[in-house]
Amino acid sequence: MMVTREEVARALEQVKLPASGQSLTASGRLSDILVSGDKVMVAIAIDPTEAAAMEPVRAAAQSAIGGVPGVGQALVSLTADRPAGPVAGATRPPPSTQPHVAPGRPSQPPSPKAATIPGVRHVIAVASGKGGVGKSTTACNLALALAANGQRVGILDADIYGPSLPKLFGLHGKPRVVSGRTLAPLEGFGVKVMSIGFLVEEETPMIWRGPMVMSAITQMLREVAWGELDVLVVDMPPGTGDAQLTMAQATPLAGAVIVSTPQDLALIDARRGVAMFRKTEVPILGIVENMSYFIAPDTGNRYDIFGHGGARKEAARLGVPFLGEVPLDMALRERSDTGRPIVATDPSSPHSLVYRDVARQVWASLSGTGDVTIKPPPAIVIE
Ligand SMILES: Nc1ncnc2c1ncn2[C@@H]1O[C@H](COP(=O)(O)OP(=O)(O)OP(=O)(O)O)[C@@H](O)[C@H]1O
Repeated sequence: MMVTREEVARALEQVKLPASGQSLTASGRLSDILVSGDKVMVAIAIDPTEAAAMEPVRAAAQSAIGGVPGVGQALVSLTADRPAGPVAGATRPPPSTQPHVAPGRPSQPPSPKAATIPGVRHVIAVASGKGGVGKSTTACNLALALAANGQRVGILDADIYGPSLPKLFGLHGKPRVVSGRTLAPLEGFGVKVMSIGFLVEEETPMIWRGPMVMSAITQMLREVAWGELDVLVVDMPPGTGDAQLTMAQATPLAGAVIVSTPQDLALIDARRGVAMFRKTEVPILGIVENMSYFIAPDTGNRYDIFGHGGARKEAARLGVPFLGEVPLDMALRERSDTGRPIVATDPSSPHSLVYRDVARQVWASLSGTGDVTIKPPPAIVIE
């Protein structure tokens, strides 16, 4: 049975705001109602100070939607336009769980605005100023390389306009509901994976409005049973606009990896990416140059198609670490496009070794030791 937005809006008329007695539908606080198959998602705009008071309204809205015939799963979130303080009831972890930054590395702590995620030691963003530079390919292979180096790793597809992780990991199917609203991530090559692509049918047009974007991403960060992770890699949406800035602020990021191709235009955008994270006080873990050069498979000749080396110079200019160069390679592309990421399926290839080296540097920055066998601290318990 097809669920319509009108039916959902009617159900929400029955939910009243505690202060005014006004119905949620009439309150002007509702985002667009997104219906995808039997799933319904909606966000309620709140002031950060109302979080605790509005939680019962959120719960009531969710059960009202759950009662609409044909609804299999209802996801209702509270969103604040401006980033709120740590969520009600959450406590900050002890200092030992904060990322340490190696000497000579950026030394800013993560933005204090976003609450940490229970069980997850470090959240890092993989970002690019410009689309199509290989950000998702890098995020996927970096996550696999961190896992190959011994870390427990998850990856979240925050590129909700063009989710690519299902394809890159060759994963299909729906995440299992573990309890209440909490979903189990899927698993690919030993890495836990969550993507909006698992929740929304591929042919569903992705019409997201501001608050919906944040609520979908917040849910994927916080209402997924990630378990104990050393690193959660977030594949950010490309670009450096307001949406990306808000996301960087709302996510408890320990650092960011910027991906760029060597062309001047991409580098200008990469510079914007660095500036964006600096603005939000997120340390830059470094820049990766993707599609750096091309080795012709027949002759072995090397071609610097896009003028290789630009990202290394740019990193030096910006005073951030340069993490490595990944060549343009047909096998890498073919494997990515068929769900067989190179680090997992050809671990001794030169590309995989580059990703392993990038992962080693990233972990060294996060842990402050470079010791890949470092033991995680005891689990952080958040009520
Ligand atoms: N080093 C490489 N060699 C060959 N092909 C590559 C390389 N890196 C990425 N690609 C290919 O380039 C295309 C774009 O890569 P990807 O989706 O990772 O980019 P993106 O920056 O995440 O893009 P978007 O902005 O669309 O999310 C993909 O088909 C991918 O397989």
